[in-house]
Amino acid sequence: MNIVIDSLYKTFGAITALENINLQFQGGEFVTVLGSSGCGKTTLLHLLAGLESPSRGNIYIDGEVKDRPGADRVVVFQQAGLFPWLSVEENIEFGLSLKTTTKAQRRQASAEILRIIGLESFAKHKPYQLSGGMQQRVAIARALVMKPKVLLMDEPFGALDAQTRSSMQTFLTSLWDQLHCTIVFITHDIDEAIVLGTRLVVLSARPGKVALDVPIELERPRTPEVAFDPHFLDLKKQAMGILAH
Ligand SMILES: Nc1ncnc2c1ncn2[C@@H]1O[C@H](COP(=O)(O)OP(=O)(O)OP(=O)(O)O)[C@@H](O)[C@H]1O
Repeated sequence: MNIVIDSLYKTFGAITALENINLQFQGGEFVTVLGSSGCGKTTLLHLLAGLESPSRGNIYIDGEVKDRPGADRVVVFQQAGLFPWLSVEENIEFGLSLKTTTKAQRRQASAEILRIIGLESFAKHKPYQLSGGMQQRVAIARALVMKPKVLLMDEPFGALDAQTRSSMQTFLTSLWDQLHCTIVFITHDIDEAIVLGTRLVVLSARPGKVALDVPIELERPRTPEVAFDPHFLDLKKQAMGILAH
C-alpha cells in the first residue's frame, strides 16, 4: 500500500490552506506531520481520509484516486468519541456491525484487539469507567479492528496529560511494531513527531507547504534517551527553524 499526494491544493474561499503538496509514502511507514497552528495539518488529514476534496491535485492510494471516505483509511481524533451507552467491546464492534459479519465474528475480533491493547479485562466496562488514556486506546482499537490500510491520527494524544501522553506514545510504537500498518500522525509537538515517526514531514505556516520531508533514522525501540541523540537534535533544530517562521 502506498500513498501519493500529487500537486495538492486546498482552498476555503479566499484562504489557501494547502499549496502544492507533493508527498509519497510507502506501506508500513509511520509518518509524522508537524506544523504550527492553522498551517493545514488537519486539512491534509481530512483530504487523506476523503472527508474533504482537493481544490486541485489528487491523492492516490495504491494507484487509485481517493476523494471520498473508505474503510481502507480510518481516523483517530483528539477526543476518543466513544459511544457512552455502549461497553468497550461494543464500541469496538460497532464499525464491524456495518460490515457483513456475524455477532460471533465481531466478538472474536474485539477480543483479539482488546488483548493486543491490553484492555481485555475492561471489555464489559463503559467508557466513563476508563481513564482518558484508556479511552484513547479503545478509540485506536476501534479503528484497528476495521483492518485499515492506513491509520490517520489527528493529535490523538493532545488532550492527555504529559505522563499519559508519554505512555501512549510507547503504546502506539509497540502496536505499530506488531502490526506494521501505515500511520499518518499529525502533531504540533516536535519531540512527539521525532520520537514516534520513521519519517518527518514539516509544513510551513499558512499556506501549508512541505518545508521538510526526511527519514528519522533513530534505532527502535526508542527510549527517552533518544532525545540526546545528535540526529534527534539535528531534526529538532531544523523543525524549530521552520516553525519559527
Ligand atoms: N471548513 C473550513 N472552512 C473554512 N476555513 C477552513 C476550514 N477548515 C480549515 N480552514 C482554514 O484552513 C486553515 C488550516 O486549518 P487546519 O485546521 O487544517 O490547520 P491545523 O494546522 O490543523 O491547525 P491546528 O493545529 O490549530 O488544529 C486555517 O486557516 C483554517 O481556518
